[in-house]
Amino acid sequence: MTSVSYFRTLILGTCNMLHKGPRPLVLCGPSGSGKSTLIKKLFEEFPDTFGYSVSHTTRSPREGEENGKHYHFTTKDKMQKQIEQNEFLETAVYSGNMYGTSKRAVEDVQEAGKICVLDVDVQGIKQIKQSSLDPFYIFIKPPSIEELEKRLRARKTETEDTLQRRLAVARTEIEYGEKPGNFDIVIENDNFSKAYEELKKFVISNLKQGETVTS
Ligand SMILES: Nc1ncnc2c1ncn2[C@@H]1O[C@H](COP(=O)(O)OP(=O)(O)OP(=O)(O)O)[C@@H](O)[C@H]1O
Repeated sequence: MTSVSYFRTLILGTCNMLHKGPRPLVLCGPSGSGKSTLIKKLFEEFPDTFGYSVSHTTRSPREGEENGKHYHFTTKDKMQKQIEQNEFLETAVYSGNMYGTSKRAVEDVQEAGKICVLDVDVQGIKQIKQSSLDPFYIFIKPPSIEELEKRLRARKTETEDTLQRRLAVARTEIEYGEKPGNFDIVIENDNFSKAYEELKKFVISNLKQGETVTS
C-alpha cells in the first residue's frame, strides 16, 4: 500500500475506533516561517483528510469573505460572553479586533471525520495547553532571522514598520519554540520540500502509533 492510501485508511480506522476525530495538529512559528505554505500543501495532497477550523473575529468582513467559511463574524459583546462561558480554546487581539478559535469550530471538523489543523501564535499555544484539546504541537522554525526577513520582504505583505515588529516578535517566538518540551516536533523550514516531508512523516507516524495503541 502506498503511504497515501495507507494514510487515508488509517485515519478512517482511527475515527471509527475512538468515536471521535484524531488528535488535531497545531502549527506555530514566526510570521513568514512558512506555516500557511506547508498547510496549503498538506491540504492539496490530502484534501479529504484535513480540515481547517473556522476562527471567530470581530473585524468586518472583507470583500469576498463569507460568514462561516472564512471566519465566523461576530461582535465584541457576543464574543466576550462566549469567552466567559469557556467556549473558546484561544483568543487574541490584533489591531483592536478580537480573534479566536472556538471549541465548536474544532468539533465541527472532527465530526466531519477530518483532522483539525490550527495555525496559532505562541500566546495561542499557551492557552491551548491549558485546555483539554490535546493536539500535536508543531513548531515551524525559519533557518535564520536574516532569511525570515528576506522571505517577508519578498512576500510584499508588510510595511517597514510591521516587518520590524514581526522580526522582533520572531526572536522571542523562536526562543519559546526551541525550548525542550514546548513542542512535539521542531521543523526547520530551510528547504521547503524537506520541511514538508518531515511534517508528513511526523503526522503519518503519529497516527500509526495511535492505531497500534487502539487496535
Ligand atoms: N523553504 C522556503 N524557502 C523559501 N521561501 C519559502 C519557504 N517556505 C515558505 N517560503 C515563502 O516564505 C513566505 C512566507 O511563508 P508563509 O506565508 O507560508 O508564512 P507564515 O508562517 O504562514 O506567515 P504568517 O504567519 O504571516 O501568515 C511565502 O512567500 C512563502 O512562499
